[in-house]
Amino acid sequence: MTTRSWWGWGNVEDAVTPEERRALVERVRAVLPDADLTFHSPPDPASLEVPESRIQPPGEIYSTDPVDRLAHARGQAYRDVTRNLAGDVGQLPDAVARPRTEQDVVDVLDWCGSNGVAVIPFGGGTSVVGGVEPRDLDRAVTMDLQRLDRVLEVDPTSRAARIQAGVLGPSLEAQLKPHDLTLRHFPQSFEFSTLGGWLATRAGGHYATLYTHVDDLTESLRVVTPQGISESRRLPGSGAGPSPDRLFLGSEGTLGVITEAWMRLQEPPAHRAGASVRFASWERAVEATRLIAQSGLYPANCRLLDPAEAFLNAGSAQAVLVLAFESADHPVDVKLARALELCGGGEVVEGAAQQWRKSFLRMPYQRDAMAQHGMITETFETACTWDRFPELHATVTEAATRALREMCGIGVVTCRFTHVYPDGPAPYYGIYAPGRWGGLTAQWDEIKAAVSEALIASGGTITHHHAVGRDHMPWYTRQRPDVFGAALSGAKAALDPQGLLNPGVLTPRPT
Ligand SMILES: Cc1cc2nc3c(=O)[nH]c(=O)nc-3n(C[C@H](O)[C@H](O)[C@H](O)COP(=O)(O)OP(=O)(O)OC[C@H]3O[C@@H](n4cnc5c(N)ncnc54)[C@H](O)[C@@H]3O)c2cc1C
Repeated sequence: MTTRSWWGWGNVEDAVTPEERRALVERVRAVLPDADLTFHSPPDPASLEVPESRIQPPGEIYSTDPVDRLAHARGQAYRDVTRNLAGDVGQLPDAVARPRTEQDVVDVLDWCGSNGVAVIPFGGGTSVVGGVEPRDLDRAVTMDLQRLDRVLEVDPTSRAARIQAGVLGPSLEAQLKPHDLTLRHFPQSFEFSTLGGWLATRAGGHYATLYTHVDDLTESLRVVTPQGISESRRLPGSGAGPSPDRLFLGSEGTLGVITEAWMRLQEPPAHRAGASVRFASWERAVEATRLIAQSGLYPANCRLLDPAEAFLNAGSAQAVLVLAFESADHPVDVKLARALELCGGGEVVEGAAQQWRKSFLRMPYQRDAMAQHGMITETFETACTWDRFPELHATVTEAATRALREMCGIGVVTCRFTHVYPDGPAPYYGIYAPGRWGGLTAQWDEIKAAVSEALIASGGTITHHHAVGRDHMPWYTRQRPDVFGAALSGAKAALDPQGLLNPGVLTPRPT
């Protein structure tokens, strides 16, 4: 039996151990000897002043319990954690609804529509962009979908399954295992996020190439909207006009509640091969990664770590490329050998991949532990074409370094590629800086605004796989074409004429 942390990532039982914490603090002290690393405990949630619920919804699927509402008030970004640590309660949903059936979902939308109450669909609540926060809402119900958690049907011939949207990653995979099939979608937040959340945010899985975005694994969707149910046909492909699924994928709870999806499955991999390659120069490492991305080899892992990221998380002072291939059908050693040829000049190193994997799984817990010591440790991510990458990287690194100097005096910026495409990488940046206890959220917000400006100015996207939410809205509205924005508002008006669903996300709220 495990207990979810109310203020930070994951399970209380899996939080950093005292030894792990000591080692982290020592490592930071070695680099930042002047940082104030005083430890701060999270407040007792029972001691926090929680505003009264303003609504009285009907039936046993609703809860107005203060701790329940607190646990559904925000996501899992660094700024969510720092606000929780500071005891800053902010705005809470007035109730949490936990539908057991699709009819319950319809009933919640009906009741909220009749009473003018906003509805925020909630999967695992791992949003890092303010996607589940009832910010600036008069009254709101958060609809927690985790009771809709079954694999309902498996079609082994087409290798697909009909799955309820509220299922968490581990339960989904456990239900597919007896069929010897897997969705093979593993975002870093896999353990605590849901199928519906992945679909609504167009999540990116762990794999670097090919079928890693949940979009490509989706065969059809069933969505409850305030205007009725939309269910698309199960088809392997279709040229019949714009795709209904593409309208709802990435709609972030603003157009309807995804209740079920038919998802494309795969057999678990049986053949694997991997290696890590160290490069003396970052530019050479980027070039080798581009060649592999364009080679048609499609590695499962192709994670390039810059020297700072490699130093912190893979035990190397030089850039490291972690490569892996896998297949359910055929050996992959030949592919790995060809990829290594494309790394000409790089040196194969032992142990980096294992160390990277270990660090990767602990990162969210360590981020929160360091926040307790007043450190700013957060990430942001983007994607751009290869021709633009050198300039984007220089501009973003410069903007981040300047913002860190101004806000914290000092700090470190790291970069890795999470995904690579034939036409460009998805760079993922890490920020490590000593913050000021009491001002961590405001400091991070300034840094985030500076790097977001740099991303948009350099032709990148405001997000590659973290979604838009409320936090990215100022930059998203500049990134998407204006006429597309108008079309999206039109779709919103047609499906959700009262503007009940997740107001303030993706389309501006009517003034
Ligand atoms: C430590 C950490 C690591 C992460 N790693 C990754 C990663 O590797 N890849 C990645 O893509 N993201 C990652 N994320 C971000 C986050 O996990 C994803 O956005 C994820 O898809 C959210 O799923 P969720 O079930 O938690 O959804 P929530 O956070 O509950 O909701 C996210 C959005 O989807 C909407 N929504 C949720 N369920 C439904 C539904 N059934 N119908 C309609 N709308 C719905 C919500 O209203 C909200 O707008 C990470 C986050 C953290 C904190």
